[in-house]
Amino acid sequence: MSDPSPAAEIEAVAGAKRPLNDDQPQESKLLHQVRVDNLPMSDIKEIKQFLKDKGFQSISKAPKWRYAMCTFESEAEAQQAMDNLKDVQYKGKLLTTKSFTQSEESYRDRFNKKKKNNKKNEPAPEDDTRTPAERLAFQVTPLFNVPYEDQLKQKKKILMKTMYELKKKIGEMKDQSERSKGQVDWSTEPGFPFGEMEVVASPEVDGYRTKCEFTVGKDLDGQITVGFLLGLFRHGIVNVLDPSETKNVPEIAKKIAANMQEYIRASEYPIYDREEKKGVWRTIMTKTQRTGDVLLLIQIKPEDMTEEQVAALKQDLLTYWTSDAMKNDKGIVVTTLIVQVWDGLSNGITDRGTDDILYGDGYVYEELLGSRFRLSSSAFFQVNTPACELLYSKCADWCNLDKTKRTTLLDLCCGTGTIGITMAKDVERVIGVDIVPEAIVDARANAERNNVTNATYFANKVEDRLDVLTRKEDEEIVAVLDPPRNGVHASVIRAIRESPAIDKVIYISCDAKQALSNFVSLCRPESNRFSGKPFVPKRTAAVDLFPHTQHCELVIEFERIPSTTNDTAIIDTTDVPA
Ligand SMILES: C[S@@+](CC[C@H](N)C(=O)[O-])C[C@H]1O[C@@H](n2cnc3c(N)ncnc32)[C@H](O)[C@@H]1O
Repeated sequence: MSDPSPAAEIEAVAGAKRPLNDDQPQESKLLHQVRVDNLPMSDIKEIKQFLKDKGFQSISKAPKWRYAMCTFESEAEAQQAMDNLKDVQYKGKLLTTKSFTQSEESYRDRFNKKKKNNKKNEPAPEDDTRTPAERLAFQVTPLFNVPYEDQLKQKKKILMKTMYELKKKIGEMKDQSERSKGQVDWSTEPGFPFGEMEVVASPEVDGYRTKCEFTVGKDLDGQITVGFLLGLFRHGIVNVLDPSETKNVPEIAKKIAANMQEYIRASEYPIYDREEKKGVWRTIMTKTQRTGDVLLLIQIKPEDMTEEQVAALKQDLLTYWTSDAMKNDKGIVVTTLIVQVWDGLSNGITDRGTDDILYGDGYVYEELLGSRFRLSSSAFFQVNTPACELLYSKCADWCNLDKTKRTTLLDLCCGTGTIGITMAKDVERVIGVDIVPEAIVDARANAERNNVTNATYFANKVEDRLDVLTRKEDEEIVAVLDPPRNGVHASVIRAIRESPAIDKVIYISCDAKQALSNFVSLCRPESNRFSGKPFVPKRTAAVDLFPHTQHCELVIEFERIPSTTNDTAIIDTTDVPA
């Protein structure tokens, strides 16, 4: 049933299966938590002492909470403390307890999310009078009730603030050593070298997300539901709400979730219980492209099932999703169906699971600016196709490619190669680098599919590859850097600065705040740690790929300050393998 070829291709590049991302979580330490309910809101100090005396540890209790959360090193300690509280009352109320086990990493994720929510002035759970659907909307699409024009204004304001911050930070580090004199004058002069920020709206405002991940759980009435988790698991919330009212989810993905829900409700196998860590149905992922291609990945944990049962279940899923009734009556044409087996603790689709391609070739295809791309289930690909075209057009425009010159385009953090391939015809050569071997396999296949013969790809860290990218004598090198949300390690920026051949960097960021330290490292004056002439931000634009959310893509054109010496003479690319 499965097609082994994608995995074999990846092994040819990588040698062996490896994590998708450098920052991909490994199995982390388990935290054992107990929630104690029926406590008063006040008397925090007394309550903590009372619980401590009963054997509770690491106690969190906020004034608004009618509960306390306690964390233990071991399950046995948690159980002992719960036993100590059996039939115990506090100020006339019988206390109840509930235990949870979760990985330290998912605890941290949830904690960070909570901090973000607090910034959005979300009401405390106790004071929350919103309907469940409204709560979900605020969680997934926090700007859903803000007119779109105002959303864009808000985003621009936030991004401009980051640019001011960059100017301020660089201004504060004005180093007057001989070497760096005059390198950052722009930061203390009035005005901005990058001028007014252009804001590009998304052509589609609703239903634009091509990739969606839905959890299998129970709604507030206890009905099996495929949708989004309605709050923080850390607060004991495990309820899931269907995505029917979620603005950025496309109709086709909503229909798939509804049909999967119907299937699971009729299934003999239980859904996965996040507290008990038991059950079969976990998560589904959809990739629904503009080409009409539909990938459905269904994640299960078949720990108590026999091999025969798993095989029969896969066969049944195949029949269900590829039936004529599904195509003709329900209008859902799945082009790739994958079942992922995942026994681990972390929730969500993971590249550490085992995938079985039940139908199709394991990919979906998408068209961007006249090129066609093949995407595997784990590959990164922008989720808003028409807005992505505007983003890449802007990027190409700002690269100022001169067809009369020999230009090399460095597509740094190239993923499946989209940026370089859409610009390949305008340059002499494209060099793409990405840390994920799967992405490089896709990038090579995409280049071939689009008859691009001047692109070379490397499955490496950018910082390990740049040292061999020096330029030929009459060559111009432009770098496009499109890193993950939190930017790149400082060593990548150092490598760019130390490559005198790179005069221009187009930096694309989906989280400007997190990427700010990268911007600062590109622009700061020369020093022992950051050698190589700094860059100056020349132009900025915001392209809204994520309507109804607070995210937005920021594009900055950084230009190298002019060279005073002939420092561009380290010239040789012959050592770059083809
Ligand atoms: C936001 S995605 C961009 C992908 C691609 N440019 C696109 O638009 O489809 C970021 C990419 O950076 C890659 N990445 C992260 N850290 C890296 C590093 N140190 N060196 C090379 N690639 C890295 C990730 O694997 C991911 O494919």
